[in-house]
Amino acid sequence: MNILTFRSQDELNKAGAGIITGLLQTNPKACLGLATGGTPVGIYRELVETCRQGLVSFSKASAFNLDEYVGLDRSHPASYYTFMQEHLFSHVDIAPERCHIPDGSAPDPEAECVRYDSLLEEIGQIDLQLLGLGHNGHIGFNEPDEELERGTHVVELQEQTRQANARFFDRPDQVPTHAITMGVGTILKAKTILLIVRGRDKAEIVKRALQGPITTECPASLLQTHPHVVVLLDSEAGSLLS
Ligand SMILES: O=P(O)(O)OC[C@H]1O[C@](O)(CO)[C@@H](O)[C@@H]1O
Repeated sequence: MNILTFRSQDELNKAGAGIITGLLQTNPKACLGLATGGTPVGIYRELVETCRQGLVSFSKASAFNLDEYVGLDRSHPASYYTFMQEHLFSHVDIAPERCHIPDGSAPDPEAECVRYDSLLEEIGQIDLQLLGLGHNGHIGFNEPDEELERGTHVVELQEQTRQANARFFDRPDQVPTHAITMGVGTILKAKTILLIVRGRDKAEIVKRALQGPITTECPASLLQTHPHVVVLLDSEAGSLLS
């Protein structure tokens, strides 16, 4: 595990975007696993700028997002579909038909999970999986549990997760109770994993995830078993690491 700590958000964003840009320059057809939430926004901003300058192209790349809320239509302002359009997809030259996000409004969410997994199976392996970290150690929306699922599945969100994400909704009770998420098996199958964490409020969980016991009660701790993980932290998120 390669852990890098940055003093400024700007340096962290440039480093994260640089890793993704470097991959696309050597492998223009790369399959990117993408994340939402507050954490990757600055990295997407850098990528949009790099693409605008003509220094990178997404035209041959494909993308698979980690997760989506169950019950939200794509057009909902807090859907992860909308998030990705606003922060990345509509600003770069990626082909819309190669941008994949679970459909949270599918009438049968379980069938949607099967559909998403079959798409993932077709591509075989994600080249680079971008991840944020939940306060409870979740990656994607894989919440702590006695057992974790390998493939895409419907998950009930923990109260802590719903509260943390309430900032993206008008009212806390509007945060959906369930989500569709890629499973940890798919995440861990990625060639390279790029974990980004910011802020003092994540310092304890960063310590548990990166230096604590490997346990399904902290899903991110499973990343310790992966051979190619790069972790980019701001100094506050990394403040408790030994
Ligand atoms: O970046 P945030 O908003 O702190 O969220 C942490 C992680 O949890 C999620 O909300 C769930 O996937 C991700 O979008 C994010 O990477």
